[in-house]
Amino acid sequence: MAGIEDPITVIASPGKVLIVGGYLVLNKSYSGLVISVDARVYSAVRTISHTQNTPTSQFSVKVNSFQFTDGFWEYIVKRSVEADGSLTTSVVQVENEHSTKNKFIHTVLETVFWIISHRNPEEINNLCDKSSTVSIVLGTDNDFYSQRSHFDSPSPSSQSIVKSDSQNNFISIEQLQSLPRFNLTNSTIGNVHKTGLGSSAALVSSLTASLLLHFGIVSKSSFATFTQLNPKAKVTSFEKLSTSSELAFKDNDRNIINSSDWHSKINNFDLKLIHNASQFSHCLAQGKIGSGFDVSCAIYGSHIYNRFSPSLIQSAMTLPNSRSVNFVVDPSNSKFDSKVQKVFLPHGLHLVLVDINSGSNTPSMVSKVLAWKTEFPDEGSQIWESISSKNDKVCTLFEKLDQLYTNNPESYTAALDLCSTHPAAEWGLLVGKCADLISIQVIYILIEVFNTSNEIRRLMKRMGDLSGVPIEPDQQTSLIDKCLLFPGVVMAGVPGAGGFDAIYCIVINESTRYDLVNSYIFKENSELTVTPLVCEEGDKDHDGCVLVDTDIDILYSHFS
Ligand SMILES: Nc1ncnc2c1ncn2[C@@H]1O[C@H](COP(=O)(O)OP(=O)(O)O)[C@@H](O)[C@H]1O
Ligand SMILES: C[C@@](O)(CCOP(=O)(O)OP(=O)(O)O)CC(=O)O
Repeated sequence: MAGIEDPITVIASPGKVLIVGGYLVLNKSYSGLVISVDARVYSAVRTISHTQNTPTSQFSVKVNSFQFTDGFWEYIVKRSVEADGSLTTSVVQVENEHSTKNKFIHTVLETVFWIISHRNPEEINNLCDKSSTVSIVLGTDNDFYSQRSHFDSPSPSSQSIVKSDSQNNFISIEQLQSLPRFNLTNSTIGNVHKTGLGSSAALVSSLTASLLLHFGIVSKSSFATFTQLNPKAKVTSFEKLSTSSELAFKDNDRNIINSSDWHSKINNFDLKLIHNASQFSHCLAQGKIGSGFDVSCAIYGSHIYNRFSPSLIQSAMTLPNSRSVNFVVDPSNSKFDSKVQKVFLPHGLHLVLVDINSGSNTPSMVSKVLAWKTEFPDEGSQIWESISSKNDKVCTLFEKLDQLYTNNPESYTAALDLCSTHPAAEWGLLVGKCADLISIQVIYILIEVFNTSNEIRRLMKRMGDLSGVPIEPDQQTSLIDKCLLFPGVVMAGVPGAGGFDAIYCIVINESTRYDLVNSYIFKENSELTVTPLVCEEGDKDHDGCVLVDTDIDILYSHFS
């Protein structure tokens, strides 16, 4: 009989956009600059205990990702005792004729219950004794998936009756915003059209975090708290981390945003445990070791990232068990050596994302680029070194902009306002209109960002041509070039691995964002089907994984 209900725990993790560092970030010596967005995957967990049942040595887990037609999975977690007397678990899917596999969810459950059996075995005993059911509901923000089908041909079961502009098939931000939150996809997970925000990394990270928090392995105070579900929700508290859960700060060679909260957060043991466990589960589930920038972003938000040494995870992936996994994910394991240097988009700059309704196969692009680099090591290294120095320059220029804003917000804002109404090619002429040195410096730095990012694009496209990979396909090039002529656009390019997934723009002021997405560039594009995404860069105070401290009826209504 169902009885005592535990409180519900909800953690949300953001999607990502790698604006600088595609391919290079696979190598530990090169950095990537990843920006998190305010579109998130939410994992809600609650435990239902069956107090009158006879104690058993297992409990069940039910996962409902209700936006998909095949989004339901059930597992049994079995408890056993190792030869050394320690407790361990195994997770077995309960299969029926309709069930599908979800490697990411299954792997997270295995990893997390190994961590719980190691760190708090009593919790596992408790779940078994009460024959508990751990019920999980997943909610994914609409931007992770193309919403075109809801406009093009609304089916009777579709939740939307809004039509796209019949003349050009353009869908506006306002139309997208009119869709219900956590819109049903009317699709299986396998067939859904992804927009490239990194759904699996956000899922793995939020699920790992919510389970570890729900079962008391990590503490609430390690998270920023999100008190409203609606877009533009504001954080009201970021509790200071307890000294016991902090590591000594490491020296970093770059100037990081100087917030002691952020230092604490990056070095916080709880978040490190969540990070390491999520990276491990993500690699194991996808059967390969990527750079991990997406998982890192899903936890820490926007930052400059250097990857961890893959050998550590590689060895534990061969025969994962409680012992090997707990060793790998331990926050004090110095071999888990990825680096996170917190940065944000400079003040007044905003992210615009546009989905290209096509999609690319990242793993095959990666293997071709790496094969080319192995075959032509001299030319490959030369191009990578060149790209890397320009990537680093963009990071440094961002930091300089933020410094100038801190020094003199008025002059900084005046310069941005001036540039926002002119295309970058005219910014040099605006210097004469500046009232002070700070404004002039800001304009020169914006010009440098614009030029440097274009040089990166040129080199990335060349690398694509040399390796036979469409890193920046010609159709994207013409779209990006048009964006770069638009007033107030500072950067534009293909994020991550490139290809036909999406383009990003960094623009000055919210008004440019609005004007650009509603401009002729996207409305009258005949070569590609382009759709803007609603999401923006994550808010500074809560751009990583967040504890959602409010009731979310849409999610709660899907608990079994
Ligand atoms: N909301 C979700 N609910 C359930 N599973 C999900 C969800 N989002 C992602 N996944 C899992 O992640 C897989 C997609 O991973 P992948 O193809 O690597 O895409 P991405 O690049 O978006 O991470 C899905 O097949 C599914 O197993
Ligand atoms: C090539 C890469 O450096 C970046 C790929 O970035 P994307 O953002 O394109 O990733 P997907 O979500 O897998 O499509 C590979 C890596 O870093 O793992």
